[in-house]
Amino acid sequence: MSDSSLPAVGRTVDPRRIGANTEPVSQRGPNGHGAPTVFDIKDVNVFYGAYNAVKDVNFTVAKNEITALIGPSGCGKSTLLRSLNRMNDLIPGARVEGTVAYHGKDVYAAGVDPVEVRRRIGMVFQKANPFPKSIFDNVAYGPRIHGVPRAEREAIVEDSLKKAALWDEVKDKLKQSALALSGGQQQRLCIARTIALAPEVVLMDEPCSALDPIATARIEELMVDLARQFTIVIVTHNMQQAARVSDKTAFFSTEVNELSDTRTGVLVEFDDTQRIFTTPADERTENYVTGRFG
Ligand SMILES: Nc1ncnc2c1ncn2[C@@H]1O[C@H](COP(=O)(O)OP(=O)(O)OP(=O)(O)O)[C@@H](O)[C@H]1O
Repeated sequence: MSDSSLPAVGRTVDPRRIGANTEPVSQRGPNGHGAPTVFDIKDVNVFYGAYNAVKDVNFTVAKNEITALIGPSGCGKSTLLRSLNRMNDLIPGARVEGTVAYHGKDVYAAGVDPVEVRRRIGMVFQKANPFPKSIFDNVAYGPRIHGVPRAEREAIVEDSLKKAALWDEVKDKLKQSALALSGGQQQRLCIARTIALAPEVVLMDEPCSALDPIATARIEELMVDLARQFTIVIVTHNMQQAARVSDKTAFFSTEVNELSDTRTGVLVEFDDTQRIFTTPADERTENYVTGRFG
């Protein structure tokens, strides 16, 4: 997208500046109340061909908060997450209706460049997917293809690895293959690779589901730390994880269409995480979070 097509906000700076970015992190108030809105998701429907996978979703994502998307398998959490940075564009037949407003501008509007959307709104996947390259080259990859000179890339790599809490473990072996790292280290490397592009938002699709409890705890700590600087939306199967790390929770479920015998994901309830897990408004949420369903 051209610079004029999305509003300039937060750290939407040239990625080469990230290495020099030592500005203090944003204020993260108690549960982030009063934080500016980053996403305003209005009446969003996502289709795969004729199949309506997620229906009529409305919620907002506030800056420097962690928003968790939870719900039973197949309720469309990943589908909805991918709609926030146009990753669904890469799936043949996928289509989004409604509005995904990012700082007031629809990411699906004509003239918006999906590559720039994905730079500002980065994504970390369920399974760590480092490139078969060195640790350094994994993190430097994005800045390099965006034309950042090598000298500046070094500062970006160091800064990103520090922010991803991996620097101390890898600083003496940056030229070694990323594939030799443990699963948890590889996932932190993928987080470093994402933040090397200076996004404002980091989307995480079950980032701990392939990790052991110790590596999971490490990533959870990292998420809370990163939320001081980035806005995070996470899909998780792990309700305890949502309760531990997130400020807001969106609970999704499915509705059965008896005519077509298909299931469509719906957003049942969106609220402060504490409320979702203690005094939810909807019985379906209560049944899910208390383990009576799902
Ligand atoms: N590429 C695709 N093509 C067609 N249907 C898809 C595609 N991806 C997902 N779906 C369908 O869309 C629905 C929602 O899937 P999605 O993966 O978003 O759910 P989810 O809540 O993230 O599930 P899980 O927790 O199991 O990962 C499911 O019925 C799924 O089969």
